[in-house]
Amino acid sequence: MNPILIFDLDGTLIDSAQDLHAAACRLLEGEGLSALPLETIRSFIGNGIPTLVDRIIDATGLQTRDRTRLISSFLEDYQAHATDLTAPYPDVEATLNHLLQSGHTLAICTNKPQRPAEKIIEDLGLSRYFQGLVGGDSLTERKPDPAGLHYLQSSLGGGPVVYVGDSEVDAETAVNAGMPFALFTEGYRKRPISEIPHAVSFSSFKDLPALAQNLLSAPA
Ligand SMILES: O=C(O)COP(=O)(O)O
Ligand SMILES: [Mg+2]
Repeated sequence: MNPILIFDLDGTLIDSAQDLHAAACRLLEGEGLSALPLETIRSFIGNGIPTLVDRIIDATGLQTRDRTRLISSFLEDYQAHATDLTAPYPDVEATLNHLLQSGHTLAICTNKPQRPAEKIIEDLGLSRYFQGLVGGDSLTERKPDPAGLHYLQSSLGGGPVVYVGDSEVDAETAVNAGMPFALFTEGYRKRPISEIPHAVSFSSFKDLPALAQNLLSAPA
């Protein structure tokens, strides 16, 4: 059984906040409203695009507009521009390559809908590293429900798993799944590192292989 590393996407493998912000600004402009700051949109990321749009609606008084229309128009626009300003964090690709070469199976469990998530990793040249991807709309439940992590673990051979993410939602998902959590500290978390349950934390992807090795070889 190969050891498995499952990664969150936004704020973990990729810094996607600028494209989500740009799509939010275009949505607001189309509705005749002024933009929201990047930090505000960054703080709305983590529970999927429908929730991000709900948070935009709440912040701007868009409640009178059709929510379903706003979500689909956001999604259509974002899908077309998802990698205009988005890039992997430093050393992500070299680390994925190293992990793959050293016998790990790699997958993604994100709350971003599956279609834009797949397009982003394809456009950024990362899709060849991953053998599975669960998005926020792939199953009936999304994070912090542990279903995505359990699904990936069993479909990828049932080996030991470390979940790697950047947010409170990811930490909660790992707790719910009973899996060790590696916290990337440079993403979109809202609380201090000490308030987020984690087995290990790291700020540089160069440090991840050694940390994962320790977690994967520790007795369950
Ligand atoms: O789309 C989101 O809000 C969050 O996506 P993530 O789960 O990859 O961080
Ligand atoms: Mg994230």
